[in-house]
Amino acid sequence: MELNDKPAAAKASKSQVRHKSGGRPVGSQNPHKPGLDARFAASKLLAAVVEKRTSLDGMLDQDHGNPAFKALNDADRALVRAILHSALRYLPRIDAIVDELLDTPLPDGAKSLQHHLVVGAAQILYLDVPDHSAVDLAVEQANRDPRNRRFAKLVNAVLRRVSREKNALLAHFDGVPCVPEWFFDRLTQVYGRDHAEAIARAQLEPVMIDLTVKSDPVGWAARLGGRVLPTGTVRLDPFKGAIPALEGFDEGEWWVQDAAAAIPAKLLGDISGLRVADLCSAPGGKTAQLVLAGASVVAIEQSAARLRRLQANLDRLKIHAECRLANLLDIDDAEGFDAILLDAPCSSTGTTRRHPDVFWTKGQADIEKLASLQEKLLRHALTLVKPGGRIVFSNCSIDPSEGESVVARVLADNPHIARVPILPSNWPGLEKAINSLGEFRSTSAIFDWDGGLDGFYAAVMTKV
Ligand SMILES: C[S@@+](CC[C@H](N)C(=O)[O-])C[C@H]1O[C@@H](n2cnc3c(N)ncnc32)[C@H](O)[C@@H]1O
Repeated sequence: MELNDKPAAAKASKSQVRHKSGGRPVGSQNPHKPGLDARFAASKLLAAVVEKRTSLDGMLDQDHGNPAFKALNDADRALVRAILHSALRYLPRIDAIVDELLDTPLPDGAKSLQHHLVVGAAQILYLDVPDHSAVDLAVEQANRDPRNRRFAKLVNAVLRRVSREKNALLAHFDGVPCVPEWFFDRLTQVYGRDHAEAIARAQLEPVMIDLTVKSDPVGWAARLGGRVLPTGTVRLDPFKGAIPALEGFDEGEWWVQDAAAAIPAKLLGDISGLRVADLCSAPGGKTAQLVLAGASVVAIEQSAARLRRLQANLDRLKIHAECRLANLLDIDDAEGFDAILLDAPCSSTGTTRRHPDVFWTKGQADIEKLASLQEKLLRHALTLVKPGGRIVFSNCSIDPSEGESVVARVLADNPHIARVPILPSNWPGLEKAINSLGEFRSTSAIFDWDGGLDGFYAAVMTKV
């Protein structure tokens, strides 16, 4: 997903929150209350995630995002991102703290008030924002809504207590897992309780920034102050600043791609000179890898907006692929590709460290639906590869029903398709992520590498 993201500051800095000249930043709508629009936007988008299960990525798009977000200036956009990221990352804990401080639960019709409280508390507890400003703006939000006005004093009292008792509250609620119950139960069922707890803990670790570089990883690691992982990814510590401002971005020398997401394309092996289909291709991180590995790539994508983004990403990288707007189910076997990568749509539960909204926008029913879609896509993809050709099936879910089970079912009734086991000896540093069947299976909990990896699944097959 990474190329998709418009990279932004990981955390709002004080300079972004306070306005540099002390005056109104360009684009701000409220000259008398700087930052108020950002808080309203944060509450609104939080409501869309938790009540309507709307994914954050689309709403935070610079050009096509939610109007309340697009109306903000750059500093306020960065602040909204930071607030939402913290609010969603720590939501179970913040909810528990707010509940604790309310004498009686808020009435059913006061959902927006709850969002203002969460947005305020997230800033006080987890962001570098002056507490008084978080409190004042939450009170102002309540005051401006006739339905909430009578609760403005309550908002003031609760958030002032959050501010006063911050350390004690954080310590007291430290044990509340920051993943929803349905997710934790499923992890426990699949991986066992210790592993599930480790994944829940990893959720709160700082998330590194991983780059795939066109060439010279050692040189780029030195220039950008990062390190090279055993798989060739350049890893940077999180920093306060904009990724596009880094050396090499404008020149298209690298792109953001989690180290785990960079594995599937490599599993196709030597593809130099081959005609390769990247069947679910946008935003294009894997397309770029395939082209750089020397293949002639047909990138297929069914969403026009996402295909445009893929094209823009490839343009920045000065990389050429044939980009086709199509449903892969409509592509027929006359095409005969030498190799295929199917990075299928999934629940994205492996990426919750970076995309904590996934917890609140996806559920068990989505996982089941996606698993059956993946099986359909994989069965069709297998018809498009020439005999002797390789297929890699991958996705960023950590639920085996979207990975291991799909492949097992397809192999079971497809005698012309054989598994190609991934050999741990060929992947130094990744041994723990290769299962007994020779499939790649990472979770955020099983890595010794500083900063870990996202959860990912990949299997390699061939047509015999
Ligand atoms: C997980 S994303 C792919 C990420 C991409 N491989 C990368 O590394 O940047 C899945 C993509 O598949 C696309 N997609 C889903 N169903 C499709 C279909 N039937 N045909 C073509 N594309 C599809 C989605 O629009 C989405 O962009």
